[in-house]
Amino acid sequence: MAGRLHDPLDFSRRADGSPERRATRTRAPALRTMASDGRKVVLITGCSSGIGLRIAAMLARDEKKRYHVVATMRDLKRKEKLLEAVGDAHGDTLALRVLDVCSEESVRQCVGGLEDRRVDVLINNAGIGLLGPVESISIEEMKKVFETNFFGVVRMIKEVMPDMKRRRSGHIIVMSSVMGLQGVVFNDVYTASKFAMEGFCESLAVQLLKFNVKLSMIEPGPVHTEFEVKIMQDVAKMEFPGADADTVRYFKDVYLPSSIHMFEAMGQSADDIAKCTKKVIEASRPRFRNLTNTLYTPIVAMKYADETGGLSIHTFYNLLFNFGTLMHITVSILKCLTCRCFRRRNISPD
Ligand SMILES: NC(=O)C1=CN([C@@H]2O[C@H](COP(=O)(O)OP(=O)(O)OC[C@H]3O[C@@H](n4cnc5c(N)ncnc54)[C@H](OP(=O)(O)O)[C@@H]3O)[C@@H](O)[C@H]2O)C=CC1
Ligand SMILES: CC1=C(/C=C/C(C)=C/C=C/C(C)=C/C=O)C(C)(C)CCC1
Repeated sequence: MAGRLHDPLDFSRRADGSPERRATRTRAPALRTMASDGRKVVLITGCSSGIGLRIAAMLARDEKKRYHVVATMRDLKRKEKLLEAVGDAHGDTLALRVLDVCSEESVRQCVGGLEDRRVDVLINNAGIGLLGPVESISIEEMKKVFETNFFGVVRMIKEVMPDMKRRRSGHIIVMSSVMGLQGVVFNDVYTASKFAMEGFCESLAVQLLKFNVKLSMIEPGPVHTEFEVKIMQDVAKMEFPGADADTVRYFKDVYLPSSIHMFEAMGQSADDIAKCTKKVIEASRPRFRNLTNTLYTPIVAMKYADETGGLSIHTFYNLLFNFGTLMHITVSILKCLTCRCFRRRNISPD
């Protein structure tokens, strides 16, 4: 399969900044930028799996060939799934680059290696999860989540934004989460990292408007990707040091089954999120906030309906601890309340 695909090292320059590699077999044209051929350069972080992979594949396969996708990942050995998803139909629309959002050097080298450093659309997708009682999680583990989900995005924005401001054009997209808007029990640290991102971007968006640079948040609920698998693998290994027996019981016997149910009942596919993201990129006036799952609209709305915060906290408490068995009914009610026959304004995938 891989033999039929275009050469993933076939860029105008390599990730380490050295001149492009000359291959003897048929090659796709070198990556050009919007300046030379009118296509938008879209740089995406975290393309080895999940949402980033699906966005990269969808944009690279755009029928009108409107994008040059710079799909980045921290380990290029993980490129095969992406190359398979793209196929060989659009060999000149995809380039692969190494990029670790936790390394300033890696970010600098990747962006510095692009023609004119040009990025028209930056999609900050790379992220990691963390689940469990706070007592059991070390400060080091928490810092790693912030290093990736918050500082990783800040690093990317700091590298790309000055050029966008100078050009008076560009679009920055951040893969946030419903957990960037509403806290979810036992997701304290992950939620905090996404809230931090929402606050950062909400502030920055105002300044960027002055420079004609757009900023949009995508806020998915549960999505079936490796994220879910990795989190469950981490949980299986957890020994819960420092947490009391009641807390561990609430986590394992109450939260986890409810959360699994939520994933089953409300989960979207990575392709759904890619479609929503493409819509946001292509909108003439893109929205700042974009919930991808209308089932979450009432959950987020509760927060704004009661400024004391009590409504959200008590509703979540009741759903989890008092009406656990009614969770199925609750999801059905949410599905009914947010069904398309009542609601039309959303960015659902189709
Ligand atoms: N799945 C879900 O339910 C939801 C996910 N999100 C968000 O969507 C985004 C994508 O997650 P999803 O596709 O689901 O999860 P995946 O685990 O499938 O993908 C995450 C990607 O991020 C990459 N990554 C992690 N750390 C780094 C790093 N330091 N530098 C570069 N890349 C890195 C991973 O690369 P590697 O292969 O090297 O580990 C992987 O490619 C995340 O920001 C997540 O928070 C938001 C809402 C819901
Ligand atoms: C809504 C809700 C729940 C679970 C929500 C979950 C599990 C959301 C997952 C979101 C993800 C994975 C976001 C990633 O960024 C509970 C607490 C079970 C009960 C109360 C209502």
